[in-house]
Amino acid sequence: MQICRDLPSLRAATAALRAASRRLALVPTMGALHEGHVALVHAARGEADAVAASIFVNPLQFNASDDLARYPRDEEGDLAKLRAAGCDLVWMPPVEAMYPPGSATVIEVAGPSAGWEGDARPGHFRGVATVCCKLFLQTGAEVAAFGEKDWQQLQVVTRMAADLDIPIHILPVPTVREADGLALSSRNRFLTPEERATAPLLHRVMTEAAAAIAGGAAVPGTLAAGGARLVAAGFAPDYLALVEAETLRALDAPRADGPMRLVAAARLGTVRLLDNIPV
Ligand SMILES: Nc1ncnc2c1ncn2[C@@H]1O[C@H](COP(=O)(O)OP(=O)(O)OP(=O)(O)O)[C@@H](O)[C@H]1O
Ligand SMILES: CC(C)(CO)[C@@H](O)C(=O)[O-]
Ligand code: BAL
Repeated sequence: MQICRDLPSLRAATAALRAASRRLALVPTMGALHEGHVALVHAARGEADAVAASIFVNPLQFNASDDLARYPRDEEGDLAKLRAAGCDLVWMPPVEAMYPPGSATVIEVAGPSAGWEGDARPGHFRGVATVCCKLFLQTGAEVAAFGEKDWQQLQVVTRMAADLDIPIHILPVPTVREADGLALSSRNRFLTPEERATAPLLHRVMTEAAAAIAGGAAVPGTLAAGGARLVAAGFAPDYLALVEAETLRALDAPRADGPMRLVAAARLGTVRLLDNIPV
């Protein structure tokens, strides 16, 4: 497994991989890897002949400096996991290599960036879209794997690649969960044991609300009742909403003309949990 920390060596390594093996897949990450990320590597491998992972904690997508400062980092553990997963290449640039002095270009994806995480973290999706566009162009990958756990991010990146005619296939990968339903996330390590015991309620409430809505229950009342259960258990919900799956537009009644998603974010202690499921 080759490790690249500057752009010229990345270009040389990806050119060699593409020449030797035809199709290159990229797995963008911010490190502190867990089984969810490993699932992305396996899914990418299924669609390509070589897999590159990136590890870059992207300052442009953090609007809270304390969130950036405490973002978990574990370079040695990450490299061991990527090696075990069969990754061919790891791109881990320092911040100055990604954003050299004078960098002035950002990418704004208007539609699916609006609302939800876009409201909770102003500028977040501008940072995500900008770094993903750069990662796609830096690697020349033909496939990029993204977790469904970050549903809105997946839609933003898919829209961006289509709008900019970037010749890359965005591969969605289902959310990997703990046995009790909690979606794996790097930030889960900051939950106290009591919070960790409460955390699976988010997924349970969502699953029950989705089943109720699918069974004909009124959407606003079902979501309000779900939110109240979360509050009673100690969560501070940011949102629990039914949306159009691709546009993230809110729905107050089920649509008949396309897929829907239940999306949620809720704080539990100092950790903000994100989840989403199909309806
Ligand atoms: N449980 C999961 N199942 C599938 N994919 C996941 C999961 N968690 C993260 N991913 C995906 O891994 C990629 C990198 O995500 P990232 O490095 O931010 O990890 P993370 O665990 O989501 O961290 P955090 O939630 O703390 O931001 C993204 O495409 C993300 O959707
Ligand atoms: C896609 C990503 C690696 C871009 O920094 C990040 O938003 C993430 O880890 O989901
Ligand atoms: N998983 C999305 C990256 C972030 O939280 O910034």
